[in-house]
Amino acid sequence: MKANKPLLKVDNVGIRFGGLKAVSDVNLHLNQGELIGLIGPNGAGKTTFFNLLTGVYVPTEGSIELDNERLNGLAPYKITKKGISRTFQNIRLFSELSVLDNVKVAYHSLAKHSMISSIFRLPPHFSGEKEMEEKAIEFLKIFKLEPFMHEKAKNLPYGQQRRLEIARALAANPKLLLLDEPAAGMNPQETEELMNLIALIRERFSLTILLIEHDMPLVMGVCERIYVLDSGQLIAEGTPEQIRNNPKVIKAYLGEEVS
Ligand SMILES: Nc1ncnc2c1ncn2[C@@H]1O[C@H](COP(=O)(O)OP(=O)(O)OP(=O)(O)O)[C@@H](O)[C@H]1O
Repeated sequence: MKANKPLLKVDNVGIRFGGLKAVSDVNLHLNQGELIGLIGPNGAGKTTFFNLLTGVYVPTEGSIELDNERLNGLAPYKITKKGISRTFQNIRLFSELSVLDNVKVAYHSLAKHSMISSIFRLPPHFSGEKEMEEKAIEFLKIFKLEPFMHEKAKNLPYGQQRRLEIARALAANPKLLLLDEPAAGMNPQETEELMNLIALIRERFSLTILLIEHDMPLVMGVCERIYVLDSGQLIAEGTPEQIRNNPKVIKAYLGEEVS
């Protein structure tokens, strides 16, 4: 892991929906290998910010750079290819597809074999397909999902569906992984397992991770730095200890549990 090498540079980014500034003037810098939290009360603009990073929305102001390349205005699939993958607040799996196929779909966006050879099932398709399947199974092993690889995704228990979403995001070989409330709906044991999994994949894949999460013990426990959004604006940035004691943050949460 290369310490202090900038990966993501977000400068003065914002977006307006009609009269509402959902995100305004946000500056956020991530170095390679960091695990950083993004928190804030409901409606603060966290998911909108992920949508800006992934090309779902085009910023109306500011710039976003990954590895010194400007991303503003690129289509979401191009941004995935440049190295940003995400999971969603509400699980978005292909529920009727098998667990294995859900991961293989992600590989298709990166597959080296050509579309033509895939369509006509020429020999390169088969070696490409086989390699893809082997890699997908490798991922499923890491996520302890291999025993269920032929199950339909919709039949997995909730906690495993969440893990599958992360596995699928990782299959696109990202430099930066965006996790949108990965612990939502999980019980304490599943949350604990998730924390360990996040730490493991970060090391194993030399990932940089930006984590939106309402579960404060999780955020405070795993993140090195935390950014806090409120009403679309950054109100604080610092270590978990600094954030826990920041009066602006405490006020924004108006008595919600911060520690
Ligand atoms: N496409 C859109 N059109 C209009 N308003 C939007 C759109 N997307 C988001 N918003 C508004 O932007 C604000 C920020 O919403 P966002 O979902 O980003 O918040 P959040 O911090 O992720 O909230 P939560 O923690 O509840 O998920 C909200 O007021 C929301 O209604």
